[in-house]
Amino acid sequence: MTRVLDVSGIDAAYGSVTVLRGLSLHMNAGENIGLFGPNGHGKTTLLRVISGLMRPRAGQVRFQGEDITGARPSVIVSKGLVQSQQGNTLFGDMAVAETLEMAAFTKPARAVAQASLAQVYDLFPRLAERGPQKAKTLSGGERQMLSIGAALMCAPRLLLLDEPTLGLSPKLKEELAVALKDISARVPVVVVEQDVELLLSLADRLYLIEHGEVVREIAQDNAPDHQEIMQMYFGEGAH
Ligand SMILES: Nc1ncnc2c1ncn2[C@@H]1O[C@H](COP(=O)(O)OP(=O)(O)OP(=O)(O)O)[C@@H](O)[C@H]1O
Repeated sequence: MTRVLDVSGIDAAYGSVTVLRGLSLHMNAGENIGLFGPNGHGKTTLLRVISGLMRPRAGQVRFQGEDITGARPSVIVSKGLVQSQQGNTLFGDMAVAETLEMAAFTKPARAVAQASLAQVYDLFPRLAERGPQKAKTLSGGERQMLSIGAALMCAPRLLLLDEPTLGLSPKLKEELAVALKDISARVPVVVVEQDVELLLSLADRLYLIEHGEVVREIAQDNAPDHQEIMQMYFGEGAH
């Protein structure tokens, strides 16, 4: 069966600083995957490579069997591969409703824009209440919701989520986790997330990324216990 995503042998660097080193991973049809690992080890860079925001020095990205390595981000979005950026990358002076409407810029997305908008407002009633409000005046959690909402407006066939709960209060995080579960049941997702428990509730398989490489693959139905995962994360001696 064709894989949804096949990433093989990716090398990527910022100038002379190499961040990804021959990284390979894949996603089968019908599954969600999660990425975790220490800060600064290349998870966001990997998402940028997949969504075309960064060109790798070597390796290949295939989406639904098609080679998309180095394609322009807008071309990749029009194929249905959509990245939800961290919430701080929105246009601050644009209103919530305007941001969502503009996000549906591809032909397939425009065709279903009304239904997508209804779905976004259903998932995030706070956004429906804040239609005319400028993005820069939203709280951190609301910005994350808007960022995910904007990605949903692009009619994704695969959604990349970069630390959707970063910096949120426990209450907001819980609210977002419910929405994320709902989304991940409908659209295949690749999620980068520090909270491994949340990740395990969303993804069928996890990849631990360290120093720009996959160092371990964990299946949800065979996942080690919490303490063992914490040890992988922070090294021996973590509790
Ligand atoms: N635009 C850039 N220019 C130069 N170096 C960068 C740039 N973006 C990221 N880096 C560096 O690349 C490395 C990997 O960063 P990346 O954001 O991919 O890691 P990450 O695993 O997603 O971390 P985090 O969990 O903190 O977001 C880091 O050392 C970072 O400082």
